[in-house]
Amino acid sequence: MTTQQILYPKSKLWMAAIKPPMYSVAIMPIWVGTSVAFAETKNFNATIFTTFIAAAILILAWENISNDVFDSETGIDKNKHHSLVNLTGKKLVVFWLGNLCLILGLLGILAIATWQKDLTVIGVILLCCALGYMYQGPPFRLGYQGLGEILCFFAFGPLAVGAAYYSQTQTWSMTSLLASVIVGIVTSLILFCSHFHQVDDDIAAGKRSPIVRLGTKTGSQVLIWFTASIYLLTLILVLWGIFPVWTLLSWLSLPYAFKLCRHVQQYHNQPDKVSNCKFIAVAVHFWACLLLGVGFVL
Ligand SMILES: C/C(=C\COP(=O)(O)OP(=O)(O)O)CCC[C@H](C)CCC[C@H](C)CCCC(C)C
Ligand SMILES: O=C(O)C1=CC(=O)c2ccccc2C1=O
Repeated sequence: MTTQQILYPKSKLWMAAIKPPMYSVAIMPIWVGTSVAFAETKNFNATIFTTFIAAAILILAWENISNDVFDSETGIDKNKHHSLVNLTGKKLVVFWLGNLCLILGLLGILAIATWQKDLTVIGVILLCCALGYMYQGPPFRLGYQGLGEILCFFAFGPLAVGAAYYSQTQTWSMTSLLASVIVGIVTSLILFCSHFHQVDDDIAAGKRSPIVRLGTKTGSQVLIWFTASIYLLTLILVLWGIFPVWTLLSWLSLPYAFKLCRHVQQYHNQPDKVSNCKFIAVAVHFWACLLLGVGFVL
């Protein structure tokens, strides 16, 4: 047994590699886009919805699996015991497993486009995939320049929510676009939080993440402003009469938001303690998006 395996049981490393809670990130844009569509049209196509959710999960699996492959080439993951490449030692198998997920996911989206006799949804999702590739794949590796949060905002916000709305209605909506801004910001918060504990490895590999650029202290303050923005935006859109009042249900996620901001304020420069903050951010994302969608459906 290696020291790694004694310190971290293999089952825990595998769970950390697969990161099941992270997949709510793929589900929520589809949920919110579909909820706005239902609120506006009172129509709901369950086959399209479930196919889209399954495809989104597969596409996000591709993104994460190929992230471990591309990161193994820059050396940034050399201390990441739960990288799929480090766990299996089979980079090529991991690479093709990722590609298989992508192909299956895109086939799901293609099915939706075929049912709709309209290529818009597949076009938008291909654009999401291109952003996902540019985040981590050569020669772009834009995440290494600190641009990941911007790509993440557009991929999971306007593009994914817009595609989900379009898949139900074959048209676009300003309300859906505004809701997608909230989904985009709260998704980017997760990525932002994921950098706090990785500053040393990132600097060593030449990755200029936003936290490397800002420093952990300023990063923890920026986090507060962006977290607050999703609640203020929802309130303003309700007061303007654009969002139904029930979307204020998303404020019930505030206890997680406070927990996140307090935790990061306190431990921003202690990698061991701050490392779980991205999962608190996942909880903020899950509850805020779930309840935002519920607010549209009610
Ligand atoms: C893989 C992602 C983050 C991991 O980053 P990092 O390298 O810091 O992680 P480790 O420390 O674990 O190595 C997420 C990147 C998100 C990306 C900017 C955009 C992805 C777009 C998706 C492909 C879109 C899926 C949309 C779906 C809902 C249809
Ligand atoms: O492993 C991670 O850190 C992330 C994985 C992931 O799929 C994702 C998706 C959207 C925003 C952030 C993240 C991660 O941070």
